[in-house]
Amino acid sequence: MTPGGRIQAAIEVLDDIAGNRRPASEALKDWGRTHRFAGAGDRAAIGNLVFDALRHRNSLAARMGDDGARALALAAAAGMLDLTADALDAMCAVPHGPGALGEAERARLSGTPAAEAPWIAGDYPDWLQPAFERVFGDRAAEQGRALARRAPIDLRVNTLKATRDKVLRALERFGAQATPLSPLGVRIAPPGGFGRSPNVEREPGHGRGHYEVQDEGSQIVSLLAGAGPGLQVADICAGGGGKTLAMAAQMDNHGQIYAYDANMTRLRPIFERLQRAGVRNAQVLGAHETDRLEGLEGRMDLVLVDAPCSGTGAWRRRPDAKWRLTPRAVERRLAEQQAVLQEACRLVRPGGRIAYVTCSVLPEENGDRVSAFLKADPSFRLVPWTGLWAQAVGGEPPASADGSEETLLLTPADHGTDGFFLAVMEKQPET
Ligand SMILES: C[S@@+](CC[C@H](N)C(=O)[O-])C[C@H]1O[C@@H](n2cnc3c(N)ncnc32)[C@H](O)[C@@H]1O
Repeated sequence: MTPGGRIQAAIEVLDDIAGNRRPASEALKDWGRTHRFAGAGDRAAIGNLVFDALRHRNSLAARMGDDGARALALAAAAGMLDLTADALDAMCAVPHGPGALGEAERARLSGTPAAEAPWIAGDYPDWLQPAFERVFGDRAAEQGRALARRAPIDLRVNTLKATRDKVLRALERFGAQATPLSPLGVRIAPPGGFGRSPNVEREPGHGRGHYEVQDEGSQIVSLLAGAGPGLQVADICAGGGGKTLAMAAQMDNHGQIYAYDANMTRLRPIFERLQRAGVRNAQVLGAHETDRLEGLEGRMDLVLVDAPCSGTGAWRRRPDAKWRLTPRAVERRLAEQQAVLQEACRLVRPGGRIAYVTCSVLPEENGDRVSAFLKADPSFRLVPWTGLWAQAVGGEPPASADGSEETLLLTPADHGTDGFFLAVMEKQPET
């Protein structure tokens, strides 16, 4: 396909996403199915254009004075390929392309964008401005802009089977580098322009269980949660098992880790992943096995609550999700967070800990939730994250993005990770 043909395809996919309110990945898959002539390179390029248009929807629409699919795709292409209006026009005025630029489009693309409100410059929904301002103050636009960038591929080295050096060597041809914060992380930078990311899950090292795809932020909160050999650990929102696997590796197959999730479908991939990783101390509890969960009451040294949340911290990876998020959906997540924290409270032993994690940057789901929990149950106290960092990660801890010394907020702007929040709370021993 010509570059112009790719831009036209991106316009069609963006129309489908907006018109039918569907996830971008589904719309892209359908487009691929009905356009068999497009090769893997074309599909990747169209995906990049669509995702970049969605990442920067507010600022691109403001620049073009139009939030339609054509305006977004043209502005995204100009930005991503660093094109002048003339060069973009030449690219578009081809058979199967979107057609020559109009006068207004040329003028918009050539002009300097006006000063913008933080939610436009930062490309986040305007209704989230109060939350962004509360947590980030006058850095809201900067934090939003970083959440709108393309994300790298981060891998966590599975210390049960490999070392970081070994994984770095195996993935050298992809430009793999050690991550700056996690001692277990390997990073492959995102591609520029129409480029394609390598499929690291097709590599032999992945098949052998040497590494798993996991954002560096997720690795760090898993480390700080404090799982270790000999402990009794429950991961009660285990999902596909990303953090279960990370904690199991820290436990070095000593002690017991129980992985539970209310949704069996989400839990499904965990069996194969545990096996590949060489984990032998995990028990998976399905939603129908709440009796087994009850059997753990008051016995756990550590309960990880990787809570259902708005996912605002993961917008780099799912840029369409930010425009689908609604205040009602956030409200629902808040209720779920409360329910799951209460469950954790039942399982933890006196002297044990709850590690509460979200991939959200919204204070309602993070600090507010923790404050409400601590107020309702004064038998818990916060364990400051800076001390945990010294034990589990080592080196000088960075500052939390919200300035807190007690709970940690990681963000792409400040830490180069996805947005993650962690609060560790200890239940006072009985006297
Ligand atoms: C953020 S995801 C977990 C991701 C996973 N821990 C990982 O690292 O790959 C949150 C999970 O919580 C689960 N969940 C929601 N409400 C729950 C509840 N009341 N009890 C247990 N799991 C729940 C959801 O099914 C979802 O899989």
